[in-house]
Amino acid sequence: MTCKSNADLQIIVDEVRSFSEKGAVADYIPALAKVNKTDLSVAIYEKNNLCIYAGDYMRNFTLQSISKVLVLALALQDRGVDYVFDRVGMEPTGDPFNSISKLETSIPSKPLNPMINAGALAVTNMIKGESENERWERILQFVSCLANKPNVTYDVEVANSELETAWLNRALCYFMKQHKVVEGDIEELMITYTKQCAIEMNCFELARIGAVFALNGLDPETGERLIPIHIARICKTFMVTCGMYNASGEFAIKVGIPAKSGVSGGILGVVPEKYGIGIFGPSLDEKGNSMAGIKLLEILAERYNFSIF
Ligand SMILES: NC(=O)CC[C@H](N)C(=O)O
Repeated sequence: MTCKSNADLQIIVDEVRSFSEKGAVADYIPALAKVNKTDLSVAIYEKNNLCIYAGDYMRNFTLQSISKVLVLALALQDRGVDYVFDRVGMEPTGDPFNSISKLETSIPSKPLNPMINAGALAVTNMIKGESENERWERILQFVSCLANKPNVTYDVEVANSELETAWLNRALCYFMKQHKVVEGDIEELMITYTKQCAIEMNCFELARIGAVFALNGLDPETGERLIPIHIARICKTFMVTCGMYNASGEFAIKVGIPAKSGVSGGILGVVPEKYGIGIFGPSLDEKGNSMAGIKLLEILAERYNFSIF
């Protein structure tokens, strides 16, 4: 059981909000900096739209790196497991999410995993479609299905802001093109990637996506299969080993659930067989994870025994 009411959950949110003050909002994508640092909202989705909320849970935010796990699920369906993992590894890294260093030293020369920027860019490059627009529409449609939000949109200002400043991500792409990990036009890939990172939704919709993973790929309302079971399992495993960047080990000990964070301050959490969790708290720690969001999950995990270990 989790908190029985919104009021229970709100008490915990109020308890951890002060942790936001110690962190900082991401500003390397200039448009991301336009948020209130102490915002904090959460939704816990059980099934059949049974959900409890706290904070400003209707507020939209962009998925950023959370999109990596969703696009991975689509790429694995498009290309199959062997194709994807011929080009992207399965190992966690102690390096920051945007690090370039291991690309040169890894043998074979491929990104260590799909949750760091290099790996995610390579995965976005695998999405099937005849044009940038067709690939993008397929990503949007897939995310719409998971969130049960017919018209998922993206924040154009955030996407453009990243597109105008993402020199390091471009460098990762060109390096990978040299090593045949990615193919095609790099600017087109950057457009799709920055749009996917700028997909926007609120905590409730994110929590619903978490519930799909919690149910091993089944729609929590209709029971329809949205993600093949073996792919849902691969995604959850990456969330455990790499989902919180180079803080994944500590998070596994302190919280112990599959989760994926983004520099917008979002966290997607999955309590297997039980709940999906969506959190938004834009003040980040030095590794790029939501400070108050992590604290909130630590408290919930302890109180309600979330850990899978
Ligand atoms: N950690 C993140 O959320 C990073 C996503 C961001 N769009 C980037 O590529 O830098």
